[in-house]
Amino acid sequence: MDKLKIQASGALAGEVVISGAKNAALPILMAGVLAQTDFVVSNVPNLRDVNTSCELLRCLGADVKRDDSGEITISTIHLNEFCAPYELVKTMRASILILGPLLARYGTADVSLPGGCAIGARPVNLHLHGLEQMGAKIEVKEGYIKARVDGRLKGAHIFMDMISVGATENLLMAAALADGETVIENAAREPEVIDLANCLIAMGANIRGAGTDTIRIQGVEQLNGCHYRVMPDRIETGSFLVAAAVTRGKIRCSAADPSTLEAVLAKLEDAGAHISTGDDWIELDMQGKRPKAVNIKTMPYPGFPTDMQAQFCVLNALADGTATITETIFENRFMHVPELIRMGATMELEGNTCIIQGIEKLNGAQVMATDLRASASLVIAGLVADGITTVDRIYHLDRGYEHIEDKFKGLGGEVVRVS
Ligand SMILES: CC(=O)N[C@H]1[C@@H](OP(=O)(O)OP(=O)(O)OC[C@H]2O[C@@H](n3ccc(=O)[nH]c3=O)[C@H](O)[C@@H]2O)O[C@H](CO)[C@@H](O)[C@@H]1O
Ligand SMILES: C=C(OP(=O)(O)O)C(=O)O
Repeated sequence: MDKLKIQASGALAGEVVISGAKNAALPILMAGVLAQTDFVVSNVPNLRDVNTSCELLRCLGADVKRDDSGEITISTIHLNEFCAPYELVKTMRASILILGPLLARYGTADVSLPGGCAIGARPVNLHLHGLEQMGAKIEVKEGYIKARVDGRLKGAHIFMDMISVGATENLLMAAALADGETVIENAAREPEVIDLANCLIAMGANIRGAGTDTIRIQGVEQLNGCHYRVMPDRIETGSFLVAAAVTRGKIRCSAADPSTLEAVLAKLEDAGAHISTGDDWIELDMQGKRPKAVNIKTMPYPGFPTDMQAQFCVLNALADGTATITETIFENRFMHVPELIRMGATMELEGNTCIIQGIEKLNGAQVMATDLRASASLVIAGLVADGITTVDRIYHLDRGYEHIEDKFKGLGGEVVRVS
């Protein structure tokens, strides 16, 4: 099993090109099921989750072609299977996003129930309830969600009990082909929801309000393929910016979108970083200084993203001062904390809050990646730890970071993959 070996690397410097967003690419690939003609998606990152999505589409009978430039072409002409099997769903929870598109276009979908995962139970009740409101008959049997509808789904007025990115996306895709108007209230406002909506609009959907908490979808009878470019990955961007901040460096993230990172950039500025931005780039300069501690509370967008929480734990572990980090989205998203403590960090958990007393240096250690962003935080910690840090189980990282070791190397980070 591959591992990453990381050595203290000094201040990161240089430019890193940001990849397309995993969390936008996955729903957009699933939306391919809705298109009657060829659908071309570009700026798709080369990630394990993208491979899994392509495999899932192929196992439904879709033709999926992928080239080296990050372009994927999907044709549904031969799509004739409607089951997302456990073997694929268990490796990628986002597989649940095939449910809405399959049901809306073909009236039938069997999708393995995703299990809980390391960061929380992550139920899918909101996805199912919304589809039922649109007329679907759903039963959960033998570990599978079996959803059926006679004819088209019907537009519905859906109020979401909780803000859910995935449920908003699933319902948005289903509603795009439904009969009549669907209103999704208390919808997620994440940039990835907007990217999916823009893609659906380019396919011929009639959607208003994406990016606000009320989305209105007037269903259409048919959607066609289009050429769509996936937005930049805001979490990858944020992860490199934090790495630069803790190493007291200066980097530029290009092919990025600063407008999607306001909460993160504000916290980095509070930590003492000088930030400058252009349309598609962000520069961070610590001017050689140690970051200052910053308090964080994770919230749905436009609040501070849970997917950046682990990275800010490392920033605070090395900062001047004491900070608290409160996680409000997932009930078990602090598994990096015991690993960081093994590297010498002074941090303590009280319920959903982590209290962190910053110190000057961490010590390299053998640590274990437990989930995607926890893994990223351990790599960042390794860059400022004395000695060697070995991060095990990096298949988590490969789910969400493209060529991570090469990108760090390009910034002067000593990160090496060993088999
Ligand atoms: C592929 C993808 O885009 N993943 C992102 C997506 O995950 P995902 O879409 O799974 O996250 P949700 O926004 O749905 O989850 C938010 C909260 O709602 C709960 N919930 C969700 C659905 C449901 O039916 N019932 C329910 O109770 C979840 O357990 C969680 O506590 O948004 C999360 C929150 O920003 C991010 O951390 C993930 O990186
Ligand atoms: C939690 C994440 O992803 P997923 O929803 O795919 O598990 C993430 O991207 O940090």
